[in-house]
Amino acid sequence: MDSISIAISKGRIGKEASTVFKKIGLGDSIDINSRKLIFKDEKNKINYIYVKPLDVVTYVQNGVADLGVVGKDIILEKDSDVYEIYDLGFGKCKFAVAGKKNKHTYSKDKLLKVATSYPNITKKYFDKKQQKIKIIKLNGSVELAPLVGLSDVIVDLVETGNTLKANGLYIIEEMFDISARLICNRISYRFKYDRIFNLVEKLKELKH
Ligand SMILES: Nc1ncnc2c1ncn2[C@@H]1O[C@H](COP(=O)(O)OP(=O)(O)OP(=O)(O)O)[C@@H](O)[C@H]1O
Ligand SMILES: O=P(O)(O)OC[C@H]1O[C@H](OP(=O)(O)OP(=O)(O)O)[C@H](O)[C@@H]1O
Repeated sequence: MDSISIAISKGRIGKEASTVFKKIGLGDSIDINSRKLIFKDEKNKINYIYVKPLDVVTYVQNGVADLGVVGKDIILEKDSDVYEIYDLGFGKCKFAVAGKKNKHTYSKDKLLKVATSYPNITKKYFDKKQQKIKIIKLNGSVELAPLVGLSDVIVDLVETGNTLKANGLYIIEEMFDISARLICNRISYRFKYDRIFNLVEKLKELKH
């Protein structure tokens, strides 16, 4: 049996991924509460590596990991050459443009200041609308930006809407839905197809 390595995003996605792998009998070695970064499952010949979301794609792209579990937001933001092979169905949220008013408050003849942690997704979205923007890249707490006058609007993930509500912000436009995905290195997909296929089958059974 080929051994495979799987990169898992730390944080929200990692927590759910660990539960899912345990449910299909392949995750006993994963302990997200430890400080370990590699979890070896000798019996099933799986090595899990536990890394930051954006780095999951890097490890898979470079073939250090055959597979990765990461949010669709990260895949879209980090234009890469990996296969997206399965929608895991957890980590559901959506991208939205939000601001202090719940209606379109911007126009094409005026530069729009947009705060976000996702500059590539934001640029692509507004380019399509032919809206000129200035991107203000932040690393978190993006909702603060319009409140203190750093930006006109934000582009960010919304799940329950609690963060927007708590800060007096409204959704202006919903952009698209996000969930966790299984990604695969292109070469691994060819050479370790059977193992990868089996894993996906097990994940599918869990969903039904
Ligand atoms: N409400 C949510 N807010 C943000 N991300 C969510 C939410 N629900 C699900 N997700 C998914 O979880 C991922 C982010 O997880 P988490 O917030 O733990 O990481 P992070 O803190 O953004 O990462 P980093 O440590 O790099 O800052 C996103 O990429 C997204 O796919
Ligand atoms: O709609 P909600 O359920 O409130 O979730 C959305 C919020 O969660 C995320 O932030 P996170 O908790 O990751 O903190 P951050 O701002 O530091 O990224 C995201 O960036 C939103 O701020």
